[in-house]
Amino acid sequence: MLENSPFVARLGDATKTYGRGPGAVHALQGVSVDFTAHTFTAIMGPSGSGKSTLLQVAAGLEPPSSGVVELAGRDLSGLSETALTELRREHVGFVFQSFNLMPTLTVAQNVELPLRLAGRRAGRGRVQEIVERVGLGGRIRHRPFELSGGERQRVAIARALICKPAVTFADEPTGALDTHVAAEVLALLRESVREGGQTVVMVTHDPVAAASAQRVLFLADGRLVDELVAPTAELVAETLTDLAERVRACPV
Ligand SMILES: Nc1ncnc2c1ncn2[C@@H]1O[C@H](COP(=O)(O)OP(=O)(O)OP(=O)(O)O)[C@@H](O)[C@H]1O
Repeated sequence: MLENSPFVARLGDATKTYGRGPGAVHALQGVSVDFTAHTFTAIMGPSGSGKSTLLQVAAGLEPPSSGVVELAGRDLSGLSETALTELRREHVGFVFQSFNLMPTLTVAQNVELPLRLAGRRAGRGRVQEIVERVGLGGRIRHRPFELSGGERQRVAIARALICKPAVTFADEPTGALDTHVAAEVLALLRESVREGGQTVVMVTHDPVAAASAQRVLFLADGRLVDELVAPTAELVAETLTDLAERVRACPV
């Protein structure tokens, strides 16, 4: 146990290889990164650079091929599948581009689902409170097909936050949304860090979305190659262009 670790998630020299032999894909090649409590980090990089893999490994959904992964103060190596599932259920929230809501459940039931799966009930008013926080108080009994894309994503964020996870991993959470709705979803994620004390790690292709974060990490060919603190959309876009030129000039 690493109870006093300031990091809610950490990778130490982590690698991830899919497949074997000449066809093997080295999706992560020695990535070391710390995600400190109450921070919002964006991860960017070209298609296939390993962003989703980094998220999956950091979230304990995929084991690394080598290296160390710590989550919520625990070293994941040697944890049984059951212990890992419990750790994720207790400490990790997920938000995906495709929302992943249960179509037959109402907004309230979707939001409460992670607690029910963990054998817990939401305290009185807790579901209402969190649904209101994401601006859907009037939609609590609606089902996903009755909601817009942005509203569905807000349900997904409420569902990720209800367990007060140590860290929320978001994979392209605004990828399917138009600019205006994406801005609302990003504001919600930022607020969850600033006021809710959450930690968010978000993969995105969008420099504007990345500029919502406090820090942007850039991946190329499975390696962390750059970092921006207090990013602006312009700086993020410039860094991405430089990165593409560097990769073209000197493929890693
Ligand atoms: N389950 C898998 N089996 C085999 N190869 C995989 C698997 N998952 C990912 N890869 C490969 O690993 C590399 C990194 O993939 P990853 O999805 O992490 O990239 P990404 O940066 O998220 O890409 P994108 O922006 O296109 O979503 C790619 O070459 C991909 O084809």
